[in-house]
Amino acid sequence: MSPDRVLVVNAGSSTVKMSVLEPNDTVVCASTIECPDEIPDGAVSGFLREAGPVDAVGHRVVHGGAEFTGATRLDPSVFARIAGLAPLAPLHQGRALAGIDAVRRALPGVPAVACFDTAFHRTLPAEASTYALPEDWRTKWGLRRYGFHGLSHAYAARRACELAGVDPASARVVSCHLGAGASLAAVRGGESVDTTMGFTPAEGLVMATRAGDVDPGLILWLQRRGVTVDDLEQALEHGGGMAALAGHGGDMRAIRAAAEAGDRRAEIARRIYAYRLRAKIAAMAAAMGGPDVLAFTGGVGEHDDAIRADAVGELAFLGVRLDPRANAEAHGDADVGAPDAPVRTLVVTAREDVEIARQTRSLVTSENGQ
Ligand SMILES: Nc1ncnc2c1ncn2[C@@H]1O[C@H](COP(=O)(O)OP(=O)(O)O)[C@@H](O)[C@H]1O
Ligand SMILES: CC(=O)OP(=O)(O)O
Ligand SMILES: [Mg+2]
Repeated sequence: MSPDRVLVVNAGSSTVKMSVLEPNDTVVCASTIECPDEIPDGAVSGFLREAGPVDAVGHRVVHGGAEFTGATRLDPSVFARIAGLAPLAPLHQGRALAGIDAVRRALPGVPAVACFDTAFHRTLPAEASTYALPEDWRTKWGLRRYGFHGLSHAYAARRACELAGVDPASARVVSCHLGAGASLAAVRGGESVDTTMGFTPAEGLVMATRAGDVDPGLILWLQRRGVTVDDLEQALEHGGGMAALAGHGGDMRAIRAAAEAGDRRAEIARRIYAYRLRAKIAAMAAAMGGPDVLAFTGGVGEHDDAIRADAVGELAFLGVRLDPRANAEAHGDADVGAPDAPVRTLVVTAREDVEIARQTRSLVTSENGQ
């Protein structure tokens, strides 16, 4: 039997989001805990008391490595294998495991499913997934580009096609997930063919506290000068990105307010963010011979019209142009493209919860033999 009420737990780098979804994707109860560090004691059990009974649980797990290419029923062995991947996603994996453990203790008999960010990118072709590193290293350690935010990209690409009235089976979509962590995906016919994150969620765009792409030679240079691995991790993962550039923490709302009040550092930081974004949108477009649809999602993608305008401003050569008014006034799912632009540009509310509930239902239903 298909589970009726699915509890979804999404442990991101800056928030833990919990919700209960009914079969038509109606959210009957939801809570977001802003917690840059540990999940507060009692937060999960408190939510479960309020939410009432559930039939299945779906957890977002950021890194599934080479092994987990689809949603997987959680048991002690799967839990241990996910824990083994923790060094590859230091901001995320431990939090997901803490959430899985807390829910398992509160709901011991309820089937639980791990839904992986990486699984959507299992279709990356070799030219997009391979690092030009010695082959024995690649084989021994599984060094390759995995990509992340797959649950969000899968939903956003599908939803953007629906809103644009194009066939998802053939459309070429550049999906921009811009949250605290940020990545782009090139999605052709519903499959990921390139993405900006790599072996870990540190590659690519400038993010709230992550530097994104830096010259690997620069890292070696710093190491030779005695900068420790811990200090490098701090600079690349926790204290880099907008937090390092703007001087107002990583929250784009505060940075935007500062920039609009005339703060030069904040203004330049936003230009750097938008410039990297623009360049990577063009790279994703190139992976598919051009886009049909451009989708913005995640906290920044949904709400920061100025970043969207700046990023897209120079992309008319790709057929992307915004309608300035629609862009400024966008609220929820919205078409923000110029009516005569060849590429449709959409804002899509991030719904990792819908994708997680969908994958959870499908796995539990098939295990129940229906
Ligand atoms: N109105 C807004 N304008 C600009 N940025 C916003 C706005 N609302 C949220 N954000 C940014 O979105 C980011 C969080 O995105 P979200 O997708 O909710 O988080 P997470 O990546 O943890 O899932 C934060 O950096 C926040 O500053
Ligand atoms: C993978 C990743 O960066 O996730 P988040 O945006 O939730 O931090
Ligand atoms: Mg997120």
